[in-house]
Amino acid sequence: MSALIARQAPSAAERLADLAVQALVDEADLSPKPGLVDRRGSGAHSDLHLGLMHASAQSLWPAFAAMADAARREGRVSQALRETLGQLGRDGEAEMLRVTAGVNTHRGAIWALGLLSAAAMLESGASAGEIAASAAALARLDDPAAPHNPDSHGARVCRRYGVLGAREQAQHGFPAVIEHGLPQLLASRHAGAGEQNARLDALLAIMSSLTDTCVLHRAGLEGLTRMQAGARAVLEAGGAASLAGRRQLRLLDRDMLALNASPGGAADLLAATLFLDRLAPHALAPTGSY
Ligand SMILES: CC(C)(COP(=O)(O)OP(=O)(O)OC[C@H]1O[C@@H](n2cnc3c(N)ncnc32)[C@H](O[C@H]2O[C@H](COP(=O)(O)OP(=O)(O)OP(=O)(O)O)[C@@H](O)[C@H]2O)[C@@H]1O)[C@@H](O)C(=O)NCCC(=O)NCCS
Ligand SMILES: Nc1ncnc2[nH]cnc12
Repeated sequence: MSALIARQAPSAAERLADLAVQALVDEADLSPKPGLVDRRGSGAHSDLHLGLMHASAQSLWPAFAAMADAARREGRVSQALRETLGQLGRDGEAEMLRVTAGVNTHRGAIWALGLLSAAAMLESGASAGEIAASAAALARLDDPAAPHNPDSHGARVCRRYGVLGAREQAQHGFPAVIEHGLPQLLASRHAGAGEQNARLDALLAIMSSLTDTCVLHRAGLEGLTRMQAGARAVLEAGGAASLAGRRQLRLLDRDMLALNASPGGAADLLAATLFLDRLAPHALAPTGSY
């Protein structure tokens, strides 16, 4: 008799990890993204490619599941949960670096999606804004075990230019996602742009407002200004679904490559947008097919 593998319904934490990884894969695959890795190629990066982004995304499933499960066990925002998430986030980063042989593919995404996965478990069935607010409450708690790295790219450019980076984006409740990415995604879908164009528009809306420390690190204030203005120009021309918008998008892509700039922070926040968008209240039901 052939062995039977028992089929068990995935837990809520496992389903949240599925959604987080899917959001990262969807972000990586979305094309054409200015300066970023996509289906066309490596963008402004010499050490990244699409296969590596996929492998990195898959490697993070256990970390996201563990973060959501820790939230399920704790049941509320607390100092203990913050410290557990910090350790799980660092373990996730170590696994990502092992799989990519030391290349930073998703550091910012682990931070954003880790906090949001935990918050989604705490706030099951809540709105995107409520989940982001709960993630912000977690991000505002100090993690005494976190190694202070004043030399991270983000820390360096935040000091140099006096801007706010990934930490503050989370602590303020992900305004780039809640006020820009999600509303644009819904508006472009509603206008009939088609799913891929709506996602590109959401990315552009995030880019038009974000102080992306990846762009600042590689291309300074001029690069950041050109990224924001170029993204706004695409949307003002009619977005990715329009011919005029596509022309502007090609110019922006060319500009980002000429500046060696890549909006990695905006890409992470697009993944956070897609995660929250997919998180319909029924997604956590035991038999849920999102
Ligand atoms: C709080 C942390 C996020 C650490 O923050 P910090 O700013 O000190 O560190 P960075 O190493 O710079 O990482 C921040 C990453 O966040 C993304 N990002 C950038 N700007 C923003 C923004 N305004 N809002 C949100 N997110 C933003 C971005 O990630 C993407 O870029 C990565 C590539 O970056 P980099 O290595 O600089 O790459 P290159 O330019 O290619 O390098 P070179 O080739 O030139 O060498 C890529 O990974 C994307 O993901 C920033 O990089 C947080 O990480 C932390 O404290 N973690 C500890 C664990 C923890 O507490 N976890 C809690 C639960 S999850
Ligand atoms: N598609 C992408 N290209 C480059 N860096 C990224 N960080 C997150 N997603 C990325």
